[in-house]
Amino acid sequence: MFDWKQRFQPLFTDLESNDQLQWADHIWDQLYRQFETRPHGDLERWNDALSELPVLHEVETDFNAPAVTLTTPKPLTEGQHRELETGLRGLMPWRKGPFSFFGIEIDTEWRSDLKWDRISPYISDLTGRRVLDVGCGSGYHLWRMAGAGASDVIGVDPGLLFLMQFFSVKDFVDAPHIHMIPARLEDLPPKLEYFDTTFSMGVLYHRRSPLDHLLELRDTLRDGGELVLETLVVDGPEGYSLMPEDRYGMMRNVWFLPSCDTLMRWLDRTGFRNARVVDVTVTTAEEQRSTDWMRFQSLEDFLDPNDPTKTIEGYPGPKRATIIADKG
Ligand SMILES: Nc1ncnc2c1ncn2[C@@H]1O[C@H](C[S@+](CC[C@H]([NH3+])C(=O)[O-])CC(=O)[O-])[C@@H](O)[C@H]1O
Repeated sequence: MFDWKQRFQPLFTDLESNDQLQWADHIWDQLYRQFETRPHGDLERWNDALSELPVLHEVETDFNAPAVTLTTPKPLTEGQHRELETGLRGLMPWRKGPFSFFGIEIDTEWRSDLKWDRISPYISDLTGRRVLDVGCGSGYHLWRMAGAGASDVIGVDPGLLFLMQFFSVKDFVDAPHIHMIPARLEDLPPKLEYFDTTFSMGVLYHRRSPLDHLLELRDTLRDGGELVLETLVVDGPEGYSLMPEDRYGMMRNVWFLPSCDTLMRWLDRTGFRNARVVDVTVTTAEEQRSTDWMRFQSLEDFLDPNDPTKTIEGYPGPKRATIIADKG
């Protein structure tokens, strides 16, 4: 049985020691609802996969390499290797990574390291900072943020398979201040005003109300804190944004793709200052593709086969911008 109370105990211990008692109560209620009243149908299967993973000692980590890497001084036995592979395969599909588990390389659908390389040169030094990653997926970037020196790292994402993938790393390492909460940003207590840096990468276009998302992000930050926002954009003048008729690149739940200038205006109107576009990159199959660990369709199937600059629906192909801004 997935024992959520035991699983999240370290989070509550950490929140209590930081005097975040109201926050702890609110999150407890969310988790109770999530796991007691409507548990996900695959949860026990994923939990069984997690239980397959071998217990290993003297684990060493490298969170500054492209693949989040776990090693031991002694090579794994054949039996341990088999358990590891079975457990990790049971947590497929792996979308965000890559990871290297004791010699097993998980080549994920997304090379999330490429996004980190594009963004990390421009952000404030994370050393000693409290960091929130909204829409953290498998938690890949949480480990990179810890590697960059963040003292406290919290990720939120409603995806429960992502949570189990996060635990598959966390269970091997001593990381008392790195947590993932299976919730949406909107489900956290309002007005946290707690974090030094908040990341929102790949989430804004999933929000029907992008301005509310920006306001909620702002409320997570202390005064002067930094927002790192990464989202799909389109070419166009200030004021322009694309709302797809239905799907965009076969993705459901895509609402607004603004131009960069429109996004700057949105940030200004929602109380951010000193916003700057630090990167604009077209997404290619180098960054997003099917792999042995994610065998479903991927980017190449989502683009027009006769014109790969367009999505299969005829919209401009995916282009992502990163904007950094300060809470005003
Ligand atoms: N309201 C919400 N609150 C929190 N999470 C959400 C919400 N809505 C969606 N998500 C989550 O945001 C993530 C977006 S993926 C980016 C991953 C990573 N950041 C990356 O940049 O590689 C991009 C994509 O799949 O389009 C998913 O894991 C959702 O569950």
